[in-house]
Amino acid sequence: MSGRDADRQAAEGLIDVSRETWARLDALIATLDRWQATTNLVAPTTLSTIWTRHVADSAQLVALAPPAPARWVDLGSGGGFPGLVVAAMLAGRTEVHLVESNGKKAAFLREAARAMGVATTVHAARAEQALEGLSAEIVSARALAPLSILVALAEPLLKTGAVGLFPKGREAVAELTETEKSWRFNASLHPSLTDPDARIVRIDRFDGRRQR
Ligand SMILES: C[S@@+](CC[C@H](N)C(=O)[O-])C[C@H]1O[C@@H](n2cnc3c(N)ncnc32)[C@H](O)[C@@H]1O
Repeated sequence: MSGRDADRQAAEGLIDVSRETWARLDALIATLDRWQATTNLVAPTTLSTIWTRHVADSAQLVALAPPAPARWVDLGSGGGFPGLVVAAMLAGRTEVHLVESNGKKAAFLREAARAMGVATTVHAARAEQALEGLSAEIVSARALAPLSILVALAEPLLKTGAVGLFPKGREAVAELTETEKSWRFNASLHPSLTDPDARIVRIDRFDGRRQR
């Protein structure tokens, strides 16, 4: 068995989804493999462990989301993590919006969504511009920026009631402490299924900026 096949099998132990969802995820990875030759969608060193490192790592967010969200917005989606994995898992139930400032990556996201057979809205724009007039139950962002910047970027959605889901590495607690100096919200930290040092920061009951 190749390293990639063994990694997919390991991911099967972490993600409990339907056969149809696996087919959509296979279409995502096949498209990513094709585009990766010309567009740097994920770090090349992570290609052999793409199923655990990126797909399963993204999929675990769905369990932390309120049930049946009508709309999910992912900021800085890059190679589709977590946005397109979420779209595969919640297909037909949740409207997924992907915000990606890099035009080539946004084109990849559109093509991958087509190949997967999922309806998504791709905003080829910076998060600072794309969120005006949008509301959502969930906002996520992975490997985009420190938490304090993510909260500022996601503010238009958080302040109208969205739950924030932000995967973080070993620096999660320090980033959360720093962010709490400027913003009021309720936060919880959740262990990652794919990395013992990582945490997922879940933000709800957002109450805006602290008075100076
Ligand atoms: C390090 S990559 C992470 C991609 C993906 N979320 C992941 O976890 O693999 C960050 C992505 O965010 C995009 N990006 C950076 N700043 C952005 C902004 N202000 N608004 C939207 N996308 C942004 C970059 O083009 C890049 O694709």
